[in-house]
Amino acid sequence: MEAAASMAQTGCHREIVNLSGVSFSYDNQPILQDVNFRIMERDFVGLIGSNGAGKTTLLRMIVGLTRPHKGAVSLFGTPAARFKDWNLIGYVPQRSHFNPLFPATVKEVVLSGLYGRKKLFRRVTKEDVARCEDALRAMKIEELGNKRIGALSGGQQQRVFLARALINNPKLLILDEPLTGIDVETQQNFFQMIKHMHQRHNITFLMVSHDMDMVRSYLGEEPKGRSGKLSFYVRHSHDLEDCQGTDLLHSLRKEG
Ligand SMILES: Nc1ncnc2c1ncn2[C@@H]1O[C@H](COP(=O)(O)OP(=O)(O)OP(=O)(O)O)[C@@H](O)[C@H]1O
Repeated sequence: MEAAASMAQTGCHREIVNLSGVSFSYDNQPILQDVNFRIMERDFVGLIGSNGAGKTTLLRMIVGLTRPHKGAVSLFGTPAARFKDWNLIGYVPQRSHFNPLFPATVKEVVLSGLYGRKKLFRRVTKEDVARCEDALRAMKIEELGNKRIGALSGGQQQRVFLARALINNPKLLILDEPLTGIDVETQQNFFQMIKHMHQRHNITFLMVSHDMDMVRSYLGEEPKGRSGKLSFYVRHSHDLEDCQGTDLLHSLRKEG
């Protein structure tokens, strides 16, 4: 019995990210020095640090866009250089990196999340369309599907990018300052929504934020780890009996 319980626990507590002695410099200017941190399944990690502390650089390292100069990153137990299951990771970069004149509809933006790194222009299947609708429904923006992305408010755009990241049913969602540039009420709704996704669905979060009040309100007063100018605040959500079948899109489909 005890062994079974401990196995179930292990099953729900996979290591999702491991940063071991990670260092990185731009033009000989050290940005990250000897960062050590682990993210476990169903953690919600808030990454806090002053401007230029290296937060985005660290996220880019985790999503495989930048390699550490020293140390190692592993994802789902595999060294990042050999990791292939990128669909397990959803990444929403800072909104300021988005060109508002980009000529695409909401549906096209969300569907582009399926094409992955290979940027293959493949035919959109019925299943792709169903997934897109599920993701839009999860973000409560079904009615915006045919609108041009540039015509939406900041908060609506943020939901579209989250839907784009969700379309592959990721296990880890990485959000870079998702609350920046949207009004306080929309920020609160958005944060409420991702807290719900953390508590009720099997999604692990890594979120960069400058909003200390919001971070502390959910993740507690004290960081679990620090590294240079970076602090990691963590809250774990875990129901032993609820290890499976809690994926957001999956449960939407069951309900539908
Ligand atoms: N491509 C680049 N070439 C040279 N320096 C860079 C490059 N990208 C970032 N930097 C520098 O590296 C440092 C860390 O940048 P990074 O974007 O990771 O910080 P951040 O903590 O995310 O900051 P912010 O809160 O302002 O978004 C900054 O000083 C930045 O100017």
